[in-house]
Parts: sequence; C-alpha cells; structure tokens
Amino acid sequence: MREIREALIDAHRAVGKTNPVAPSITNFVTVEFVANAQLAIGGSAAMVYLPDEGEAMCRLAKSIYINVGTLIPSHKETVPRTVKCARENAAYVLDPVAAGMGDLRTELLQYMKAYPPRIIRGNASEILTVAKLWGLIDGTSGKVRGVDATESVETARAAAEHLAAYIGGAVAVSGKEDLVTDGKRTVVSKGGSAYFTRITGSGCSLGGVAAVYLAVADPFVAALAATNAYNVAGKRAEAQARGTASFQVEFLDALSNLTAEDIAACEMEEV
Ligand SMILES: Nc1ncnc2c1ncn2[C@@H]1O[C@H](COP(=O)(O)OP(=O)(O)O)[C@@H](O)[C@H]1O
Ligand SMILES: Cc1ncsc1CCOP(=O)(O)O
Ligand SMILES: [Mg+2]
Repeated sequence: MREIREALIDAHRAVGKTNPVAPSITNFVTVEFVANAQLAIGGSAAMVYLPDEGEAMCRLAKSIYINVGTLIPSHKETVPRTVKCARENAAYVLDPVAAGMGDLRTELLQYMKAYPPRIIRGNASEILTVAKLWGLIDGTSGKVRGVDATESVETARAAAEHLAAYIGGAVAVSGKEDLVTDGKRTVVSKGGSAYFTRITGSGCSLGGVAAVYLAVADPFVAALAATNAYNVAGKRAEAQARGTASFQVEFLDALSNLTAEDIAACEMEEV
C-alpha cells in the first residue's frame, strides 16, 4: 500500500505540473460539470462530437474520455472512429453509462471490445452489463434502470477483475464504497457523500478526472487517484453543504484545493 500511496502522490503532482488535456466525447446532460471537474483537479478540457474531431483529439492528447450517456446518430460514426484511432495514438477512459439500454449503445459498447479502453469507470450495474456483453461473465445480473445502479459494488467485483484483465488496464466501480482493480490488485476506497447520488454527473465527471490522471499515470494509479479525489473532496463538501446545489459548489471547491497528500491519505484497503 505504501508504493501505491507514493504513486498517487506522483500522479497528482504530475497533473499539477503539466496541466494535461483530456478531451471528451461525453453526454449533453453533464458536459459542463465534467469540464469543471477536470479543470479543478489541474487538467484541461476539450469537448468534441464530430468524427474527425474525435480522431484529431486522439492524435493531440495522451488520453481521452468517452462517455456514452446521450447518444445521437453521429455517435454511430464518431465513437468507432475515435476508439480505433485511440488504439494507435492515445489511451481512453470509458464510462458505459446506462449500458444495456438501446441498440446503438449496445452496438458501440460491443465494438469497443476489439479496441478496448485502458480504464472502464462505471457503477456496478454498468460494469456487470459490459462484462456480460463481452462474454467475460455468465449470469443474469446487470439490470438496467437507466443511469443509476441497481446492484451493489461487491456484486460487480468478479466482473470488474475479469474486465480489467481483459483490457490490460483498470476498472473502477463506484458506489457507497468504490472498488478499483487491475485484475491482480483490488483496492476499496472509502469516503464520499450520499449527496453524490442526488446530483447528476458525479460519475461522469469522475471518469473525466480519471482521464486527466491517465495522461500522466498508469491505468490503476489513474483510476485510484480519481476515485480517492472524489472520496476526500466529497466528504469535505458534505460538511459544508446545505443541500444538493451547495454540495455541487462545495465539491468543486474541495476538488480544486486537494493536495497530493490528501489523495494518498484517503481511507483505502486492499481486498
Ligand atoms: N452512498 C454513497 N456514499 C458515498 N459516496 C457515494 C455514494 N454513492 C456514490 N458515491 C460516490 O459518487 C461518485 C459517483 O458514483 P456513482 O453515483 O456510483 O456513479 P454514477 O453516477 O455513474 O451512478 C463516486 O465518487 C462514488 O464514490
Ligand atoms: C441523467 C443522464 N441521462 C443520460 S446521461 C445522464 C447523466 C448521468 O450522469 P451520472 O451517471 O454521472 O449521474
Ligand atoms: Mg454514471
């Protein structure tokens, strides 16, 4: 655990020094929150939707973020072209929002099996659904209700470990306590706030922040740094908040004031 904490410190300091851009193809509901969270942590944001711009971003940035929350017809071309280009030029983080809902979402997520991300970040239901879709687990879990989880984080542990091994990267499963794994090491990160479940975009923006860290760190460290940042900043924000709106503001403040040591000191255990 000491080595992991040191790597987290290095990752956060590297973001502070290099201000890495992590461009996004992300949903229309939470796009501003994603950009603000990326800026608050010390990164830079650039949102694109067109196929040629997705490819251009892969050539320009070390990591990009793909979130399938709100699909429109152009995504049918943008997402495959971008993930194919990312395979050769950049690493990408996937948030498989509402996996299992609709034909295009299923088709795009299926396509990504051949051009896998380095980090998959989702709630338990989304992780279970992608693992099933890719044929990595059996079973009937991974029920879709929309964008929110219907399963517990622990239920998704095996799915997350299989997915991480398959992609040769890391999987972060969010919930009351978060699980981050690279298929060999699995860590539970604690903290956060129940307010996160009552604002939109906490999960989406966590994926965007993971993409910022992925520009400077390996997938496991990047996923854990983002997860810890949310757990520490979320806990601090809750102590100041008067409701959901002020929680969101306090959270961005807390995120922007985090130190490398804060992220490393987050309550975690290897499981
Ligand atoms: N009950 C909870 N208590 C504390 N933190 C939570 C809780 N539920 C979710 N979070 C935090 O909210 C963030 C987003 O996770 P989650 O709500 O699971 O994602 P999504 O919005 O994609 O479903 C994560 O940082 C997670 O740790
Ligand atoms: C509400 C909603 N609908 C489509 S995408 C989206 C945002 C989901 O954000 P998060 O998963 O971070 O809560
Ligand atoms: Mg989500």
